Amino acid sequence: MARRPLPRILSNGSAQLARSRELARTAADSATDVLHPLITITRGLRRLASAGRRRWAGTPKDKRGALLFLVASVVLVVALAPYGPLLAVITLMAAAAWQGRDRAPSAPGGPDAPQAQRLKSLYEALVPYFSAAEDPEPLYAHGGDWTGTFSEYEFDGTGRITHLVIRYPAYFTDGEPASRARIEHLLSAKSGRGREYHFVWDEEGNRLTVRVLAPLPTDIAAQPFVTAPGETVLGFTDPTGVQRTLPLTHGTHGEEQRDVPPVVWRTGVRSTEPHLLAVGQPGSGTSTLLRSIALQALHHGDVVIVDGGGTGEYACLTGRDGVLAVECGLTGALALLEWVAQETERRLIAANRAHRAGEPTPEDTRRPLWLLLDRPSAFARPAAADDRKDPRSLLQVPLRHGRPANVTVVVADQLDSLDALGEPVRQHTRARVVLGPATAGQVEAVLGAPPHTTPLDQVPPGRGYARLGSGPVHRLQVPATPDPYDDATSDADRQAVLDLLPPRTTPADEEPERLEPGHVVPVNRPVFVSLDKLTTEKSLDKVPTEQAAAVAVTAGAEAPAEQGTPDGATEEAASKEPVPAEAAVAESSS
Ligand SMILES: Nc1ncnc2c1ncn2[C@@H]1O[C@H](COP(=O)(O)OP(=O)(O)OP(=O)(O)O)[C@@H](O)[C@H]1O
Repeated sequence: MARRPLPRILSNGSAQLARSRELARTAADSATDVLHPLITITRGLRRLASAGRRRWAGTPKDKRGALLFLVASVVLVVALAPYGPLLAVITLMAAAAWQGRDRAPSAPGGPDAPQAQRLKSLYEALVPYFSAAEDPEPLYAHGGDWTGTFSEYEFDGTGRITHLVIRYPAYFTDGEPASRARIEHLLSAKSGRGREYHFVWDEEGNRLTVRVLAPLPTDIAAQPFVTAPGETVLGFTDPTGVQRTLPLTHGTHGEEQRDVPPVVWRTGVRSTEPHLLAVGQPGSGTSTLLRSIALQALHHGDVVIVDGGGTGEYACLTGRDGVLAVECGLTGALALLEWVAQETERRLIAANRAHRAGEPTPEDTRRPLWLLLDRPSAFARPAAADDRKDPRSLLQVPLRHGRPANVTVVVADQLDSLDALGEPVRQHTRARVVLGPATAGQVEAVLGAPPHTTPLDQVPPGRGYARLGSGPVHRLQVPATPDPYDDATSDADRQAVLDLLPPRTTPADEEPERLEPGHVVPVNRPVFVSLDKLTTEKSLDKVPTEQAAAVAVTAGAEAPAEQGTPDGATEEAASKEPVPAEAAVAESSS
């Protein structure tokens, strides 16, 4: 079949088309130039009109009459004044021209000389890490051009870098933690120490984003947090890390309101991280975290406290409604841990019976029970010296079976005692917190993942990192919840904690001395124990008689852990092995 020739316009029309397009573009450009003032004034008039509409809509209905009257009076005065209308039109056009001007921000200029010098020296410092002898076109070379490697940069008022995006060669081993750590250390040192840097490695795009983080607020005091039952606020973090915020008051007198992103830990039967471990250097704030957790737990549950430090830091909780016991002696601690193990089993058995009978879970197994242990490792040596039961072995049952029984265990200890805590604690505490100064390696050893920020040399108390299960690592600041009986506590903080304490329910002769201004609570004071509550109110029918005796004996003043008070009755109870939960449940079902 013969081919028909293409129409002329399609065969040689492309050059003509391009010419016509060029002509049209030039005409449009010229027209835009000529009409530019008109376009500006029209845009300004539109903006003025919409501002007027907004103003009218924003005026309350009862004031609209007065506004209308004012506008009408102005129009009348202008109309009657000599040259008034002319002047009014000129003024309106001038206002419209001003309003309609192009407000696009001018393109940012490059860095000034000191900033450029900073970027240059940073580039030079990176050369040994981001270059290779075999690279024919190195991105980084001594005396090279830094503009191709730093695609974004920002500086603060003092000229220090606050944000930087760095390109690096694809052969850099960015998947290796050691290689990353070297670069992160270098960048934080060269960009200014004393600040926290957040690093995001884009392995696909070979880009590293560095951002300086604002310090977390340290002025948030203990206060009622707006949370659901089963939720505990561990502290506060960066807005980028969590979606949710909590309305909080802060400032010296709680005069300011602010929404702050919290780190919320969920406990209870559906929790995937039913128990928590908090560690830190001495004085880093782990006891404060435990106090904060206790105050929140008391809203919906009962609390028992074992204080291995024996410094009376929980005396303010003694005898309060819901606080079943505060123990700092070895004997009492053993009896208490044994009771918690028994109570866990009792709850499991009761729940199991109810399930088999097709009944709802009994009420007395649903109320959350919290076991808070501060420095349990301190009991290990005196227990071994006295040939007593190891308190750590008693934690196995509540840690393993606590979740379905609504029993939550929180352990706080020092960083160097991590190994001494025992396998059950390490295995079952999936919520983790590290407070105080710690190296990246120590943080990783506790949390199971490295922090994405550079650890600081100087950290305020209560500052650290938290990780819930296999989630991300969050920066954390624990709310200030000091011991109200400590002389060093400020009046505002003391009052904040006292306001959150439930009322006392122990008899007056068992009450710890009330706080008086200037009163000092002696260190190692005996801690008052309300274990009688356990014997009377809390299901003691399930606790063996020997243990009930032990509990009753320990319901008085107690010597600190290190001293220990051997006692026939308590020793007998303490050495009594709790029935394993599986066996108990199996027995109940037979
Ligand atoms: N989140 C916080 N906000 C403000 N101050 C805090 C915070 N946490 C702790 N502190 C203060 O730091 C000091 C030490 O706190 P805390 O006793 O809780 O530490 P610790 O880790 O338990 O130390 P130790 O084991 O030596 O008792 C206290 O004076 C306390 O008030």
